[in-house]
Amino acid sequence: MDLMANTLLAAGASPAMVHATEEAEQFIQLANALLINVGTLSPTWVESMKVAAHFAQKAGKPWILDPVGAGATAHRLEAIMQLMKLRPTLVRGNASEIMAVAGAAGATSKGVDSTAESTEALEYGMQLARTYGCIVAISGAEDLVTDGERLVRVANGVKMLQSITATGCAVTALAAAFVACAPEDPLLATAHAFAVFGLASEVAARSAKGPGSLRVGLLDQLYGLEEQQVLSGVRLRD
Ligand SMILES: Nc1ncnc2c1ncn2[C@@H]1O[C@H](COP(=O)(O)OP(=O)(O)OP(=O)(O)O)[C@@H](O)[C@H]1O
Ligand SMILES: Cc1ncsc1CCO
Ligand SMILES: [Mg+2]
Repeated sequence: MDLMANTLLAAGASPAMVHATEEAEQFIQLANALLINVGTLSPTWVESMKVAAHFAQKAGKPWILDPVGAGATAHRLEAIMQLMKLRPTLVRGNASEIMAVAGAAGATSKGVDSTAESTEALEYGMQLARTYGCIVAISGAEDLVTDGERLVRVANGVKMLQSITATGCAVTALAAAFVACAPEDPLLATAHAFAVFGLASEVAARSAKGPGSLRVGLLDQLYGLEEQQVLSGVRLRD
């Protein structure tokens, strides 16, 4: 939650972390997007997630799902599939998570970490996007963003991001902010969020000594990225 909120603030967005069911409806009115991250599930939180997704839908606001650890346990997958029924605008996970949500037989994971490459999950991700009419984003060495027909590949990023917890959660949060700014094209908004996040990590990695300083540098770079750096540094392809 710390990294997600600070990623959003560094990028100029305005996060609020809300768990109480009682607050869901009013917060949705204030927000331009809702992000639901199932990282630390508990029965009461699952209930408030469903209520919040329902209100976002009712208010016509984009809502984004991060299916953390889908497939690690049956309970987690069940909660995630119930949320999927409430039609998220975007689902972002690592390859193992997307394969589990898509119902891939024998999908494996290492808890909340992936045991597969994003490209291995591509067909599952495209099918998932078609089934639920949503955007699906699969993070990895190459990030893949699809609506089931179109596909955008993002090459920005550094491998050491895998050694900082919640960088996947943080890039989903950034995608939620980008989708809030461009709700008419959530696919391109998401792809650009990945590119900007990855680019910031590349610049930060040049002077990082390890994951600790990379984490700090990533926030600094997200805060300070210049337009020209973004225009020349993003690596997106169809
Ligand atoms: N091998 C890699 N090379 C470059 N960038 C990578 C690589 N693997 C992941 N990334 C980047 O790291 C970030 C986190 O992606 P990852 O797939 O590790 O998410 P995750 O497993 O959901 O993370 P977490 O659960 O810690 O939030 C993304 O921005 C992704 O583009
Ligand atoms: C480590 C961890 N455990 C639950 S959520 C989370 C953050 C990365 O997904
Ligand atoms: Mg990870």
